[in-house]
Amino acid sequence: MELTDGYGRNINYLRLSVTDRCNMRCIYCMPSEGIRLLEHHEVLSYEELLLVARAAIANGIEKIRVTGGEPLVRKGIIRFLEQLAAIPGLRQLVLTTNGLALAEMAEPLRQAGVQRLNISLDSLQPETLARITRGADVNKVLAGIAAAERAGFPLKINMVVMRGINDAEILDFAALTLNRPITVRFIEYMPSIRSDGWQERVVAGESILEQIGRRYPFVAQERDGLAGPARIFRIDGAAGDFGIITPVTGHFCEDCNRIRVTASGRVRSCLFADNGLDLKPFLARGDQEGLAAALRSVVACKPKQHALVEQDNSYTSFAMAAIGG
Ligand SMILES: Nc1nc2c(ncn2[C@@H]2O[C@H](COP(=O)(O)OP(=O)(O)OP(=O)(O)O)[C@@H](O)[C@H]2O)c(=O)[nH]1
Ligand SMILES: C[S@@+](CC[C@H](N)C(=O)[O-])C[C@H]1O[C@@H](n2cnc3c(N)ncnc32)[C@H](O)[C@@H]1O
Ligand code: SF4
Ligand code: SF4
Repeated sequence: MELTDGYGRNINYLRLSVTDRCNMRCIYCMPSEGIRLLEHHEVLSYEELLLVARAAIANGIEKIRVTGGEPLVRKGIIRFLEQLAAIPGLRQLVLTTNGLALAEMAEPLRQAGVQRLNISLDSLQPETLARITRGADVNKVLAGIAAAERAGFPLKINMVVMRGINDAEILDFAALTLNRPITVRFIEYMPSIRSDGWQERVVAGESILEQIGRRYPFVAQERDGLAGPARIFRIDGAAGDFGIITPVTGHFCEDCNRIRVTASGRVRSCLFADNGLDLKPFLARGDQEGLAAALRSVVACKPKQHALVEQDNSYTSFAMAAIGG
């Protein structure tokens, strides 16, 4: 079975958030006071998350990305991932993490059946990373990345580029791909937390490409059908790739292939569009058919693109940690 939306897009990718909690408080993701955290009973249990995953897979989802908050802070995550990996029909199980817990957890994650990791790292400079994350230790993240490499994971590193904060490090990040088979993606900062003058902070993906191109020749790479929104390139002779993710200046919505389910059980048709449809009533009744119909109805209502593209200000401010990015 395939899931197709009203614009003919095939929806095969589910971003599944398992928690809204996090051991970082990145400035672009949540306000300084943190976010109102879900009560324990509001968060879907692992059994409920597995029911959602099974319904999604039975209806055409082939790739699940586990996200958060920070997915690795939820107790029992490894056992849950093992169960998720065992669902027939799931072609890709991948996870996005801030890397803080990877030094201990990389190997168990690999054993559990996670196929790839995307790790967020916005600076290689200790002071800058501490400023962006409000306190994290860059060495801990780097140790996590090293453990993930040792465990044999294909790795992507996500850097949210912000003018005047970390944009001086673009070439340093691009250079990480010269000798290591990793992919570094430069992400345009999105104003998910509404703030005046956010446009000043955005460094356009095209200007990142120009900057890298002045130093290194590179060529575009192919994109596969389950891929996320990045455009991928390789510096001539490099071991790894780099990419740009352009939610603000680009128009990748026309290739959108994903839906999201939040830790509180709301399925969202678009990152920016709405509050989503509550799956809890279906889960409470064990209503598999209702669950499947709810997922299909959300896919059918997917918007063509997000509000930012039209400079429309109609979306509501939100913490990315509450949605899963
Ligand atoms: N606007 C927008 N941004 C997205 C969307 N999907 C992912 N992003 C952003 O892209 C960045 C990277 O997301 P990841 O969690 O690494 O996932 P991905 O890029 O889909 O991953 P791959 O499976 O490796 O292609 C994050 O900043 C996300 O918030 C989307 O549908 N819309
Ligand atoms: C919400 S986080 C959840 C997973 C994990 N805690 C992490 O940071 O990788 C998922 C992704 O969203 C990105 N993100 C969060 N807020 C963003 C924003 N305002 N603009 C662009 N990317 C953002 C993060 O950099 C991260 O790559
Ligand atoms: S981006 Fe990830 S690590 Fe940073 S605060 Fe948000 S959820 Fe936590
Ligand atoms: S902003 Fe919405 S429509 Fe655009 S790629 Fe993201 S989820 Fe899809």
